[in-house]
Amino acid sequence: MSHPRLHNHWENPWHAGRRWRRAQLDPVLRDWLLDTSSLTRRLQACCPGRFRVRLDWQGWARPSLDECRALGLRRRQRALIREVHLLCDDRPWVFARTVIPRASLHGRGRRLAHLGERPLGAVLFADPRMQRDEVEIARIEPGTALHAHALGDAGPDRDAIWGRRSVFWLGRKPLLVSEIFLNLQHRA
Ligand SMILES: C=C(O[C@@H]1C=C(C(=O)O)C=C[C@H]1O)C(=O)O
Repeated sequence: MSHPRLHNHWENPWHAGRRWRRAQLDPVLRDWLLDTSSLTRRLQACCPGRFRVRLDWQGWARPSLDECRALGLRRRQRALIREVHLLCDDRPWVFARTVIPRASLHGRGRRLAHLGERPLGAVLFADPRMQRDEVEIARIEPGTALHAHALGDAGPDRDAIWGRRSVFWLGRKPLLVSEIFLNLQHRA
């Protein structure tokens, strides 16, 4: 089955984190969205011993138009895409989609293509060269491709869900990491 590409035409819901006035974000939600430490480590602390990464899909595909823009890729340039759910007690808390340009997989970046169900964060936050651009935030409305894609087999949902994304740099090699929070307490 070919990868269910995100529709390029859906409106880009991502906006710089600083644009979200404090009044617009539930304090619990804001804390999770704007926390720049490792999400893996934070979830592992929330459910010690019962956290795992479920690899849903990985392969070469064309990113969405706004993902290309975020990474400075040409419109039709393919990239390695990794989609996972982060589970606590086998319950999906986060849907994460990472877009890795081919050039970022050269040299030490080669290991990013072979993570399997090891958390990406363990590699990124262990690398002393790692830098992270400003977080963008999105309120993802039901009925959009990203909303359905993130919820996957969790089934349709009427509530908006929230996500964040940022470009990580390992040296001069970027990758775009988007994280959509699925757990009830993350909904505003
Ligand atoms: C970037 C991190 O890695 C996490 C793990 C991911 C994976 O294994 O694909 C993707 C995004 C993050 O939720 C992190 O821990 O902060």
